[in-house]
Amino acid sequence: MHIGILTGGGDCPGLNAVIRAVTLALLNQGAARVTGIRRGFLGLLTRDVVKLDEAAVAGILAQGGTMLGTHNRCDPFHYFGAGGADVSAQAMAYVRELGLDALVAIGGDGTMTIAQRFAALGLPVVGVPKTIDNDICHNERSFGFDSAVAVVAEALDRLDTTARSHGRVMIVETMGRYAGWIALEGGLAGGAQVILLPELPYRLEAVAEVCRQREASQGYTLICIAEGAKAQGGGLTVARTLADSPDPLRLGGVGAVLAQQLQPLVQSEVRSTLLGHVQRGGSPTPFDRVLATRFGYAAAQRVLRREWGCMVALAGAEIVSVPLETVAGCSRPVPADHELLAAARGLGISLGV
Ligand SMILES: Nc1ncnc2c1ncn2[C@@H]1O[C@H](COP(=O)(O)OP(=O)(O)OP(=O)(O)O)[C@@H](O)[C@H]1O
Ligand SMILES: O=P(O)(O)OC[C@H]1O[C@](O)(CO)[C@@H](O)[C@@H]1O
Ligand SMILES: [Mg+2]
Repeated sequence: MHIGILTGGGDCPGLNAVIRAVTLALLNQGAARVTGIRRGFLGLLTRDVVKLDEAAVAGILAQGGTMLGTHNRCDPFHYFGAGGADVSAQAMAYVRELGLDALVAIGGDGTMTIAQRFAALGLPVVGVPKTIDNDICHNERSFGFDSAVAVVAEALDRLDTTARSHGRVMIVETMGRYAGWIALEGGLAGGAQVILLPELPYRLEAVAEVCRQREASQGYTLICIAEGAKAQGGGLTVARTLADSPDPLRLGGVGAVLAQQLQPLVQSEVRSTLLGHVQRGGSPTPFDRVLATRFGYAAAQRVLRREWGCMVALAGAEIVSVPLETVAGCSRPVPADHELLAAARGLGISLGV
């Protein structure tokens, strides 16, 4: 067989570990050729591919990002480079020219949606879930998430020093557009006293009250807020809108907004730090390297068994397959009854409500 691999959507730590695992497992177990498609689906239109073999994937396990590059706007069924026209036939012609028998698509729900449409055109597909936000349906944990949580925890550890020394309220803003997993786990790991999530619109006065109480007791407060968090009755804090994207909103700045709103309500100084893409960069943690390797190996097994139209996923301790069509257009927010929320409340951590 001749198998294509691509990465789509935002980069995150562990993508290279998946590319390596898929390539090595396929080549060791008998697939004839593996080809990397550069910059997501764009490579099928720009005819930009690279041969993947043992030498090509050597040394990439611990590297962040994706050696294949990625793209967050290229949908061949609605191509930005052709005024939104459907150029999928052009991509399929190149697939046939390359002689690809199947595609391993590593990406989020947008990538899975496009992959499924190519599957409908006759290109067999196996998906591997990718999202730093940890919010792909039917998948308990995404690679990259553990690495991001480690960055947030370290940031909180470091900001704790200034918070204590100056008696300040220090706010850390994390990624997490519509799901608060990074803020929740990062906030717990970094010992934040207030954790604010997109799923639980916060009451400003509740947050201010925690800070005032702590001014009288510990003298400082650490707040961890997801970029997608919003005040009750308020809206998202949008940093920019990407034209031509089906997923156009880019959030950012809610931490600074909260700082401004809180300042008149408390005595101590309030400062905000936005972590941004720092959370998505750098080397994957060992956990993420192992999870990415398991996903890559599992995807290769599906290819070798010709089990098409599925995405590998983590369910409990097991790697399973779920139908691709159940992933597209679906997301996985933190459920209101999640054990970590109960644990946070039980420890006296405020969720702002
Ligand atoms: N709902 C959607 N339907 C169809 N295509 C989409 C959708 N959302 C995104 N896409 C397309 O999918 C590709 C990847 O999208 P996006 O950047 O959202 O990445 P993703 O795979 O969803 O991962 P992530 O959002 O976690 O970065 C882009 O080309 C985008 O145009
Ligand atoms: O890299 P971009 O396009 O700015 O996207 C950033 C967004 O992507 C994510 O990293 C994943 O959806 C979000 O957490 C973040 O808001
Ligand atoms: Mg997306």
